[in-house]
Amino acid sequence: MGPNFNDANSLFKFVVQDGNGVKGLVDAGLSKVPHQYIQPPEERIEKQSASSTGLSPIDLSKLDGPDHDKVVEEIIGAAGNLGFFQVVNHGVPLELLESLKESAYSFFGQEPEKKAVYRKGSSPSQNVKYGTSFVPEKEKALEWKDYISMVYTNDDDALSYWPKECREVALEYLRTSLNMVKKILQVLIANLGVAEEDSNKTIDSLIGLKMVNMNYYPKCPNPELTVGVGRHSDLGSLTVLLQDGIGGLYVKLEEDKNGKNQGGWIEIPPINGALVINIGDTLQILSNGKYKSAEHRVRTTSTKSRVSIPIFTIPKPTEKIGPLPQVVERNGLARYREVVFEDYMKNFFGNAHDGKKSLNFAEI
Ligand SMILES: O=C(O)CCC(=O)C(=O)O
Ligand SMILES: [Fe+2]
Repeated sequence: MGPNFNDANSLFKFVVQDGNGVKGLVDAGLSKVPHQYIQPPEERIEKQSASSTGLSPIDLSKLDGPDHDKVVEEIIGAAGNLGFFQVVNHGVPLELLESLKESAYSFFGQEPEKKAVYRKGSSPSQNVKYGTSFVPEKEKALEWKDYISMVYTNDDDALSYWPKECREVALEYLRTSLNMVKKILQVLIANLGVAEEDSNKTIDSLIGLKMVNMNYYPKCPNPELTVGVGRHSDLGSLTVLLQDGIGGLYVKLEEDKNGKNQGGWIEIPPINGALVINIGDTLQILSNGKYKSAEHRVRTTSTKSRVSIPIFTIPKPTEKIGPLPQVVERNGLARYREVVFEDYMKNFFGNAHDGKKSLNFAEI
């Protein structure tokens, strides 16, 4: 037995509008997923179908030592191939990573009314939003995920308006991660030919907007029919992601010209103490396609809930983003046009996840 949703609207109202989320459904004792969550066969995720990455994490502390050049090569290689890599010795304290996961559980573990306060339209701050799935109004099938999203403007705002269950840790996570993000971006943009004296300005424009999310994927009675997050690429420059030990994050291999990689999926395995870094659309555009904004997705499981905590670094809405002239000069042809980032964002958040289609908006 479980809750009964007699018509299509009652489920949508319960989960989305009333803010009960997927967690509310599961807590009500659901024994099979409602049809609104059933993905078409081509979007379902088979656990066995992915291989694990043999790639070892990159040791960022070595950027400051004799192995500097080797680490630079590793970062550039990963950004240009898979678009995903993991890092250790990243400067974000390991105890903080544990506190972050705990604080995600304390936020999502609250009564629905406490979370629903942060629903769009009722949230005390425009910068804080609790929701479920990605764009529920537009999706053919909903994603099995609840989230809280916190946009950073300044410390005072964050400490006043971000949920108290997670505000301090999320802020410290952002602060310590940004140092690392800047170091990685420095490596990536130097390799694109940006002169050292212009480097800080370029980095600032790439990380003008910062957002910390906490994703909660409740356990699911039918993981074979659902997705936690559907196929997508991230919008911004770099994403930093903390995942717990459950696993289920998959990245798509690009099909290469020789047809060698058939576009299979590989899992980014959980590594205790590591952080996942991935390239977003902005860096793919800026680099004229040299760096890959990788398509990725998340599986659900029937045994345990999963949490993940991404930081998205994104240009400010007023920023203009296009391929760097230095890179176009080398390539001979610009693959993307210059876009005002606000327009790019509107298109991104106005459509359901659909692989790398978001990039079409800037493609020439
Ligand atoms: O949960 C994850 O591991 C990834 C989540 C994700 O891709 C996202 O929030 O953009
Ligand atoms: Fe993502």
